[in-house]
Amino acid sequence: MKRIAVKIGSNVLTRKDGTLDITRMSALVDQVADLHRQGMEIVLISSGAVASGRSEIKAGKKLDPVSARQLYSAVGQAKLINRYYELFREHGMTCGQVLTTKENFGSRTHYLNQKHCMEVMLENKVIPIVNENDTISVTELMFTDNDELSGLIATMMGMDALVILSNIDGIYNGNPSDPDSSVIREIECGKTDLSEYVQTSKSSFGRGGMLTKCHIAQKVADEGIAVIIANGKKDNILPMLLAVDSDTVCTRFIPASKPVSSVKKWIAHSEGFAKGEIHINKGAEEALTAPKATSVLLVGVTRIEGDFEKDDIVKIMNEEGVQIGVGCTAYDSEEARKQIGQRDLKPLIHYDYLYLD
Ligand SMILES: Nc1ncnc2c1ncn2[C@@H]1O[C@H](COP(=O)(O)OP(=O)(O)O)[C@@H](O)[C@H]1O
Ligand SMILES: N[C@@H](CCC(=O)OP(=O)(O)O)C(=O)O
Repeated sequence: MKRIAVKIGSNVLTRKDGTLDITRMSALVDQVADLHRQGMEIVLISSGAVASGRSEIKAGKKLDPVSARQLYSAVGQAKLINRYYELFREHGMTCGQVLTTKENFGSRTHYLNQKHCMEVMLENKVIPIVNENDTISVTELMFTDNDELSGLIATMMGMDALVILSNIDGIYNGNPSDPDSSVIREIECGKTDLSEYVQTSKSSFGRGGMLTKCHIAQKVADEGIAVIIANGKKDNILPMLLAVDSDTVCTRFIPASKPVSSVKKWIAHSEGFAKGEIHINKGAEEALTAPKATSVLLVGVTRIEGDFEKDDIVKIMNEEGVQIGVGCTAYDSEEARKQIGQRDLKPLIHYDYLYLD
């Protein structure tokens, strides 16, 4: 593997009492530095800002959740990146901070700007350390958690693999504390439903939980990137996972072999920015879900909701009102509404700009 993304969860970096686990951090930096020395390009997506800030500050009065997140992350992120900087410097390596928000993935221009920033860092042997900008991203338009962010980064940077490090060995086929449960070692790409195994409980400092990890991992693997969920608290975990014929306990999502264009990958992760809904009839749904590549044509559209511009992201809904995909529209909403039901016009959403769930 040439290029990998490594996501480190809050629980990997914090001790039970909420303080930053410098020993663990240092061990992970050693492993990343070794891989970097061998010529691998690595992007770290590191959580831990809120957790490390929380243990640093004793707020004078009780804080509401938004204020607490802003205050703790402002302090904690500085502490976190400072520590990373010193640890990498001991290896003669430089790391750099990339703070982002979900909105930065909404428009293709912002998306490409971020990509360019990280490409130039990698080109100059700087290790990007990415986190959500928790100080300003407090609205409903924030990432579910850093697992979602790591999926976006892996797709955006054309990674060979995404390694998600948590405080658990992988996805268990039952309650992890039940002695009869064991780690599911491999998950084929496609539609394996993992929700029956995954408990909704979260670890003490985590935000999203295992269900978001599964959802993101499946989506990223479907786009042709290998995903591994493993235990970041285990010594030497990264080289062990990446070794040829590794039998280290973890959950591996087998990547799809079909190539997916970079525009399609961007669209696949852009559902949160949809400006409207395109409702289609049964015939159009059947055509779209058939094996042959098909565009969304106005002849199969029954209704259009919302106001959008040409090139905006829209949801595609079937007759039952269920979302079946997202796409980038070739018409603005006013024009599209006028042409509903018309034949022989350019597609409303071209196949190249369409992602089906
Ligand atoms: N079937 C399962 N297999 C593994 N972990 C599970 C499962 N169901 C729920 N979990 C919980 O998910 C937690 C990891 O998710 P999360 O708290 O988001 O961690 P992180 O901070 O590393 O992102 C585990 O510590 C575990 O308690
Ligand atoms: N941006 C937050 C990350 C929150 C989060 O997603 O945590 P986790 O579920 O442990 O990856 C922080 O640095 O505290």
